[in-house]
Amino acid sequence: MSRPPVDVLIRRLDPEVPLPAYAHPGDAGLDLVTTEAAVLAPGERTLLPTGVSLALPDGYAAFVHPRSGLAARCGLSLLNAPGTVDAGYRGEIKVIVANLDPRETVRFERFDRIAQLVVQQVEKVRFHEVEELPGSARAAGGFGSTGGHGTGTAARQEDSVVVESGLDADLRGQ
Ligand SMILES: O=c1ccn([C@H]2C[C@H](O)[C@@H](COP(=O)(O)OP(=O)(O)OP(=O)(O)O)O2)c(=O)[nH]1
Repeated sequence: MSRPPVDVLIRRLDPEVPLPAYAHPGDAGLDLVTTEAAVLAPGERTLLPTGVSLALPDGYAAFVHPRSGLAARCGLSLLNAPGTVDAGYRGEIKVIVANLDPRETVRFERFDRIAQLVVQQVEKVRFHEVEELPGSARAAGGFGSTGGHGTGTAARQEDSVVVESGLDADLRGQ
């Protein structure tokens, strides 16, 4: 059973801007548009206004995520992805876009969809300082400790079972 939506106060800073909306019922992100047209040369970045500000309930935050279509088609990235909109922030939501395509210019018209906003509950923590942390299987391993970007078979060889060479290649997608 789905939970009821969270009520959020929103203010239009541009009278014509469409309110952020879910494109489909099951979507996590609400589409954000730019209220300004923009032209981004390869390697260029800029801060685009969305024409809306929010008052999120305490205990929530909104995260400005990239849109995969713009990333795949145009090389568009959000430099600080995901951007964090704090519950107490009452200013205009803005989006830091960057054109990472090495050759093509990216153009936006007013009200083009540039990003998506995901609203989530966030926990507050209370730290308890200790001299030693409890052990774990990963311990301090990180930053590639399980191998490169392959399946990790080389790093975990001692754990693996012997398979026929053809099957092994299949498992590796070769
Ligand atoms: O993509 C983003 C990221 C942030 N913000 C707004 C909402 C957020 O609450 C505020 C501050 O963001 P953040 O904490 O990331 O910025 P900062 O560089 O740490 O600045 P500050 O010192 O104001 O916290 O800016 C946006 O509109 N878009």
